[in-house]
Amino acid sequence: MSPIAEVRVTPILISDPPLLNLQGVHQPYTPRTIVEVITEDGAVGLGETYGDLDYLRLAEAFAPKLTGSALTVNGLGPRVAACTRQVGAERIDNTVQAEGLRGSRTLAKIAAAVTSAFEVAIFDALGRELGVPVHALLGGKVRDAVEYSAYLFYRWAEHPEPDEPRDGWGAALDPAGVVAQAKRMADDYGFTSFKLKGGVFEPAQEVAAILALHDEFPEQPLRLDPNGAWSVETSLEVAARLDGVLEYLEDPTTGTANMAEVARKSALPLATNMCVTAFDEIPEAFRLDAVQVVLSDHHYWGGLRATQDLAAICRTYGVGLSMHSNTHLGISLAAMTQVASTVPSLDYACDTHRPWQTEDVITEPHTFSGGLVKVSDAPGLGVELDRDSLAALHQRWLDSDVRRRDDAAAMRRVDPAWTAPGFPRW
Ligand SMILES: O=C([O-])[C@@H](O)[C@@H](O)[C@H](O)[C@@H](O)C(=O)[O-]
Ligand SMILES: [Mg+2]
Repeated sequence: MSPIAEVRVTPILISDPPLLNLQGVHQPYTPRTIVEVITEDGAVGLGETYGDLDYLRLAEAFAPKLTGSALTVNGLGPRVAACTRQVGAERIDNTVQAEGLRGSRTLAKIAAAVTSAFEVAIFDALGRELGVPVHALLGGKVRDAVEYSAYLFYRWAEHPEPDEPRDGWGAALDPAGVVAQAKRMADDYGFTSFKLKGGVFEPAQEVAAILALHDEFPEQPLRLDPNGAWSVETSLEVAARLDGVLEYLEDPTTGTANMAEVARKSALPLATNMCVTAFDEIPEAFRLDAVQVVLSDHHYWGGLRATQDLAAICRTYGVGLSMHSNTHLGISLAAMTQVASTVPSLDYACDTHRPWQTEDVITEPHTFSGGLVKVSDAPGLGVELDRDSLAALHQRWLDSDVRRRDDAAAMRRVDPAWTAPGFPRW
């Protein structure tokens, strides 16, 4: 194995459809960061993570420190975290509201998300040098394909400006629209479980959408995720209404104490990618039995091995494990699939936004068949960088002033009075 000769960090802007959530609506373009770790022998390892400026600046600050290092992932997290002071990231707003859809924001969480891209890129480079897939470096796969769930969104047909990206999916703003979207997801990708992003309309309308999905797909697992929008009382009403219909209810309410109260009074399992998104949030949440399913996400938790650590902790405490997704491209999907293939206790279909993306930076974007993505046995992650596409998406970043995802600002273009709602919205 040769040492690292060069590290490249490239910010890009990718087009994104007008998907609605509690905070507002997705912007026409959203940032991602692409990492390349190049070894002296010429292997190129790829990683992908959030592209908001705080993440990008930290990745840029850390990248040169890797040059000359061995291809090792041990100790990476603290080395990245040590750079946070250098980029002045202490000024960030640590509140729940600041991050909106993923619980409270901390410097450590930003560092973990940046670490994940370098860890994945190092594993990819290592796999290419050794001629083995990443899953082999993680102990080996226990399945040949990973199941994903259709990620349904209320959405507009188009962004407000005529020259902004369009995707032909059409609007989904009521139960019939959600069912039509689900049918197309099932037809095009073969998904057999469905998650609806909620927190957009009054709970009664979102309950109606889930019941309409249940009528259409009576045997299929369903999930609803309002990103913590509801009070404890509202959460309990929805949970009672959807008991026996949902496989789990995701983040109905905000905060571990509120989740614990809902969990205590309801039979429905609660899942989260908001109140447990870092290791130091686990003890209290598990002690209170606030969540029955944790959504792993290698970006949140600091990488692929951290995801395996999380799986071991969940297994120990009898807590289920699923997988969260945010807007992402094929490098992240490859990494998600590799790690998911190694975790025996990953019992739920994983979330993915990937069907919503019309662009990618890999030469052969993944295909879903029967809702499954095949686990690659090719060296590393098994994907190749599309350099023309990377260059074009980077040029878009250079030409634009979008430097972070801001769903509330995107909503204000249509509704100037909009502010991200306080808790609880309902
Ligand atoms: O893309 C979105 O609008 C989602 O709401 C995303 O940002 C969340 O992080 C996520 O998918 C979730 O499960 O909460
Ligand atoms: Mg969620």
